[in-house]
Amino acid sequence: MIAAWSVEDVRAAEARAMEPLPDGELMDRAARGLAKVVTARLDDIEEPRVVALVGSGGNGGDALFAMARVARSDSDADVAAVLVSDRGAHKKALVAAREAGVAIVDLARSGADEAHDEALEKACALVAEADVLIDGITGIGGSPGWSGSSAQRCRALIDAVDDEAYVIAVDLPSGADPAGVVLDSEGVWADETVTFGVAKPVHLLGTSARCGVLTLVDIGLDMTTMPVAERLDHDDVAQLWPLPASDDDKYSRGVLGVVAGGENYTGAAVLTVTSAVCAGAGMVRYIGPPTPTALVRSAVPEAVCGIGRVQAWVVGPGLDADAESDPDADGEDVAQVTAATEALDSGLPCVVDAGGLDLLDGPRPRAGARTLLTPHAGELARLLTRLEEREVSLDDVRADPVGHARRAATLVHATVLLKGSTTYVVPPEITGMPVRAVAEAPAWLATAGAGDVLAGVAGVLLAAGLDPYDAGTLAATVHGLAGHDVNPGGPVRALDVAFATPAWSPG
Ligand SMILES: NC(=O)C1=CN([C@@H]2O[C@H](COP(=O)(O)OP(=O)(O)OC[C@H]3O[C@@H](n4cnc5c(N)ncnc54)[C@H](O)[C@@H]3O)[C@@H](O)[C@H]2O)[C@@H](O)CC1
Ligand SMILES: [K+]
Repeated sequence: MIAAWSVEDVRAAEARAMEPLPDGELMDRAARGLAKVVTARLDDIEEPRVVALVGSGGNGGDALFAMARVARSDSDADVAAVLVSDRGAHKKALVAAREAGVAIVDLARSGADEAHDEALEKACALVAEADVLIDGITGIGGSPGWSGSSAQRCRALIDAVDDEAYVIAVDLPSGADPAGVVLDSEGVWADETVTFGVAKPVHLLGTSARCGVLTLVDIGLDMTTMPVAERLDHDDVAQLWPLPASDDDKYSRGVLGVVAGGENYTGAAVLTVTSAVCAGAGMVRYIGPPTPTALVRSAVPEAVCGIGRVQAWVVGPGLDADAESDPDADGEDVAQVTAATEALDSGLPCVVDAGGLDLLDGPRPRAGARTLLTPHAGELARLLTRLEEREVSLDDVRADPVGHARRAATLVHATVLLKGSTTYVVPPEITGMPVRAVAEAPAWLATAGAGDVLAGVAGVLLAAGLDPYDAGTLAATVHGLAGHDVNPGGPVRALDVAFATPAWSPG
């Protein structure tokens, strides 16, 4: 498990760590770790050129101290640092860099415009030649995008970076939101990010793609608060996945009821039931109208059709929730919606997906009922619009996915699994538990039916006794990994993902 703490908590932990230490020790630890990563990278490059972009704060200090170490190493590197801020750079670090022979280019505006433009042009040419580019403009003190007097300089310098250069971000990619909330800000996209002490939200949330490979350098921070975000790794999957005991039977392992796929969306029934069977349900019961029932019978002979005792429900994939209020609706469709409503009214654990979300008008009635909502951004916008009785748009949700998921979680007393390129599993605020972020899924997994498969996997885990928080994270993680494995780098179909799930589930 990798955990991330808020910027405030990181700063507090740094202050605690610094107290007994000699001045500058913490930054020295950070710079030492960063220099080690940089020099290791230089091993295979002949006469390597390293250029650091340096801001005025601690992040630039890390970069300069590290460049001093690289210049002194036996790497044979040509090392330069470009100071981007009008406020100069960390004084001691700048002295150390100069003394070690790092070439310093100061872009602080000190005279005529032409002189400044010429200096910037030269700096851009230097940057364009870099084999390794060190981004030390801003760290946790940065705000999203470029701002202030250095904005135009930063923009030009980053534009000049060669596509072949290896970009190492110091602590985090400058311009990215340290809190991981603002997703599409201008700034650096790194191949690798070297962070200090602990990860920050930017490394795990929707900004994670721009961090590249994450490398953690230990500087001796002792965290005393809860993390704000987490990501599972393969070991967590193995550890959390429920395994059958020798005295288990199909009932004790968990029977999952699936109310999905009406006469219109028959595929949702087959996909959800198939994925539940593949993910290791003790038994799956399917409830739906005749056409999808016949398809399920022939495609998934392991499933049982019709109402009976279950330990958890999946309600909603491909469900036509309007059938109950439509006078022309088929009686079988109406009966399916009635079954869906009864499942939601029960106290049993429930995955609520797609059409099932349209049946929610507030918290599930039984207190403590374990509930996992699995909307995509559009479904979440519709749900919030209805529950909050005010317009919430798709763009609103996209601009702050975690915040909106949190609102729905609080309104429905449920954990919300918000599907997307980064999937978020967001428990209600009151739990104080971190947001879980899952970014395993390849973009190819954005395909019809993939959500039905995910709902089936999550349902199996609820039926086996996991809480919605673990069930949702585990399901999304395994779903993403299976989505990759069925055809690495290429298109996938949802049914194949369902069949690939068992390869991942036991760890
Ligand atoms: N405090 C400590 O104990 C340690 C700090 N460390 C480093 O120090 C960093 C934090 O240092 P600071 O608090 O000085 O902050 P930063 O160095 O992250 O950035 C602050 C500077 O960037 C400018 N800035 C902010 N947003 C900008 C934007 N959008 N565009 C252009 N300029 C912008 C600010 O005006 C300010 O001068 C960490 O990320 C880490 O790299 C590490 O050395 C570990 C120890
Ligand atoms: K940085």
